[in-house]
Amino acid sequence: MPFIFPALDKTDAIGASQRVPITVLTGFLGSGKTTLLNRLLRQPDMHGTAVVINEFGAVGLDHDLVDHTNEQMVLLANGCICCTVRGDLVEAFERLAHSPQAQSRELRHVVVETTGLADPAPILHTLMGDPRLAHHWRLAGVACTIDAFNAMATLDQHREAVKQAAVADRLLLTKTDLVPAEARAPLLARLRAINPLADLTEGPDAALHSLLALLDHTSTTRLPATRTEERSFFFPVSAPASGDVSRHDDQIRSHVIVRETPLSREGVMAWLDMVSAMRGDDLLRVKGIVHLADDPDHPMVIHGVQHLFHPPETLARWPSEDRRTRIVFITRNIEAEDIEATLSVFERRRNRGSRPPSPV
Ligand SMILES: Nc1nc2c(ncn2[C@@H]2O[C@H](COP(=O)(O)OP(=O)(O)OP(=O)(O)O)[C@@H](O)[C@H]2O)c(=O)[nH]1
Repeated sequence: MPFIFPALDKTDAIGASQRVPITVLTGFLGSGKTTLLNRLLRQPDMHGTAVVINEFGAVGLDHDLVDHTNEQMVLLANGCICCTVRGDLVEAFERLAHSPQAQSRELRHVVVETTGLADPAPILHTLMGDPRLAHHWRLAGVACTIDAFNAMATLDQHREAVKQAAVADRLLLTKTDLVPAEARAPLLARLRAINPLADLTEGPDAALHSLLALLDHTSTTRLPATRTEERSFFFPVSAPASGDVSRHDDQIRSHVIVRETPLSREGVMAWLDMVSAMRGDDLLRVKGIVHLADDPDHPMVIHGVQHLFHPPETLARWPSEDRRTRIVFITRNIEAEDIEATLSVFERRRNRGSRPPSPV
């Protein structure tokens, strides 16, 4: 059942219009939240928008804006604020309320990006119900990205993914370029069954329009022609240390592989091919920035979601001083250390020109 949000903006007598609206962007691991947010922030007239990246847990996936502290607030060039939260959401909003942008009423909207594994209900309860937030903030709506390629399997296997779709006001189907329209019909029917009331859009442009509508920016913003995505902002990876492991539940783990020395492009690609072919079902998410021996100034960005590995991207420059290879894995039923060991063995064997190791 979808949540029915109280119509705070219309009926609340105590100055609801002065409270800053919050839009929650949820969606399973790798479903395209960050891609959409990057695009959103490149739209004209986005000044006064704050993005709060909600990163509970030890492994940060989505911020390489500046050096990493536990909580940070960064003013972007276009006037947007970006804030990473790893602890108390209420505290983060209290801090945001005291920012110069909020104090001067320049802050017009906040978008909260949840972690892909998060059950959104506790976050929504906090945003809707915590008395410490009621004075400054109001929940405007929830958007959920759905990966057209992976969603059927994800919905089968992850309660959180079903909950994310169920609570959304807007379901944003992404990666429609990878799945022909007729093949999407079963997924659409399933989403309709989970959440019959949500507004459902297909494709990245429609998703952007839909998100803009939630932000009330539709009247002032026109979409530019489609262009190559620049992954400049929320970017992997804050890596506490190689071997850092955090458990979301009994089966799901996150792990960061860190390498100080540059890696061979062929070696990394072959290793990823092997791991995804053998263990793709249990490889919920892979996200990384790789220092390549053959192109040390241009890091390679890798994104994998279950069996699907997106074509690697090459960045024009390193996003920070940290030039180590950092790869985040979120896995189910795989000992994270085994993946790391496989890379090591794979590297060694490739260096010796022998066959790759057997799968993890
Ligand atoms: N082909 C295609 N790829 C997409 C689309 N949207 C996102 N991607 C790719 O999917 C991968 C994951 O996208 P992200 O935006 O990082 O996904 P996310 O939901 O933020 O991921 P988490 O932070 O791990 O939850 C990246 O390689 C994106 O380029 C799309 O519409 N089509």
